[in-house]
Amino acid sequence: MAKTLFEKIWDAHLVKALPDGTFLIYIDRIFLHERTGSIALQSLAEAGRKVRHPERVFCTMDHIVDTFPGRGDDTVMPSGKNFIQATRKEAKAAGITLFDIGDDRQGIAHVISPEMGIVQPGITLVCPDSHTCTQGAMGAAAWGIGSSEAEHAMATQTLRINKPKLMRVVFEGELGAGVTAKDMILHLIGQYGANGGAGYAIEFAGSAVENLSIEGRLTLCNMAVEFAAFTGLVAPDQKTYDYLEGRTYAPKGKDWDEALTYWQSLVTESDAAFDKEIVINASDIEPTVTWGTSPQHAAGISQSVPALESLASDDARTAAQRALDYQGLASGDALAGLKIDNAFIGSCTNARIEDLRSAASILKGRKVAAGIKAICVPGSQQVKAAAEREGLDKIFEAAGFEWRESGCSMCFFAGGEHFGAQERVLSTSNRNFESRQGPGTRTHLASPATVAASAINGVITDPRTFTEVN
Ligand SMILES: CC(C)[C@H](C(=O)O)[C@@H](O)C(=O)O
Ligand code: SF4
Repeated sequence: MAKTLFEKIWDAHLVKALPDGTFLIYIDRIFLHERTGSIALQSLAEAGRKVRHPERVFCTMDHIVDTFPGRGDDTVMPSGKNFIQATRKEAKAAGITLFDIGDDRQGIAHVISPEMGIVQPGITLVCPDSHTCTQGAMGAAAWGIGSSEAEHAMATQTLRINKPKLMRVVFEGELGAGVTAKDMILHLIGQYGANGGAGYAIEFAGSAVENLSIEGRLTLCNMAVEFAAFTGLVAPDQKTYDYLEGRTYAPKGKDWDEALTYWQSLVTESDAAFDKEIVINASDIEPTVTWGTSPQHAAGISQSVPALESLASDDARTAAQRALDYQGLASGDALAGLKIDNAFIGSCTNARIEDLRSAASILKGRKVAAGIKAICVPGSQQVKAAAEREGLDKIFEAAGFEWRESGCSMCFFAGGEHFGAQERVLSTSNRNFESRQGPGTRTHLASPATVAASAINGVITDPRTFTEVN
């Protein structure tokens, strides 16, 4: 029977179909971070169990760490230092690889895993973090798990899971100028709802996906979980191989040749069946911004906050009304022109080198509007170093942005640092939930280009009005 990409990976990792209808799946690589990984490591050690394959387990410090220059173990988060030090101690005892503060490989898990070639086509990779789906962009089956599952995976190198249904989301045609992967995924969730992908492993396909860079595909898959999907993935192609070749953990020599032959077989066969398919015309997508407190509260930048009557259900109308009250907005308010207080470029969604280049192309020679707090947090120390080699840090700083060390930072208020109550933030991150970036903070999600353009004007701005956008 013809198989999809996901089925091929699934079949290659299936250990056993269990009597209760679940499946035991072999796990190739496990990624941890100090927020949830420390708990899994500690609990495993307390149970007297060992990590079965320490060489297949990697850990970073990203969530709690400060991103201020010259940082150490002290953090803005109360008790943050304990998490950091516990992780360091447990990682050492377990013999796993740790990318610690001060290590030039440190960064956000989902940024550094592809960057070092830890995630590869055809593998299974899990991490106790919901945005692990990001890594599916490399042609892997990568998904987020809980801390106790992480323990199970470390002890046994397997996990028991339900088999997801299969969906294909096809973006056909070409994206317009100034429209990015972030706009594609916000558009999808805006059209089909934040629950639209529940229960599915989603393969993103079509010419607009093939034309994306690896960075763009990582952004696309990053928000599969905001669509409630089990995971998202993209078939590997020449861009994937070129990206991986030479990276630290990528196969070398004869192993590379063998791996490549295998990777080339990892495509969905033409007559393979999906349980559901969505087709989107890429040229219909505008730069897209959220207006509410769910990623489904998204609209093209030329649009206004929708009339509540236009929403499909009573629940949707009630949620939208609450969102509007929280955000200090009303139906009919135009998105473009909305005054902002802060601009945040960072997170595992949009803090890779291309994202920083895209923002810098707009910021170059310009300054952010008076009163705007603007922060750029590279997704990894390697991204930061690459950006500095190109002089992007100078562009950001001259424009009035703070230039930080890598970490999750203000994507997630649990790091301790936050924006002010009732302040409007235009953010390249992936979650606009109530108080996500600080108590009472009003978050709007957008692409790096849109955030940069808006920071300059001090109001939500269509990046296409800046001619540099390509
Ligand atoms: C802290 C962590 C478990 C959480 C996640 O799972 O995604 C965080 O990364 C987030 O983005 O909300
Ligand atoms: S950057 Fe944000 S979304 Fe990504 S892992 Fe960190 S907290 Fe989660």
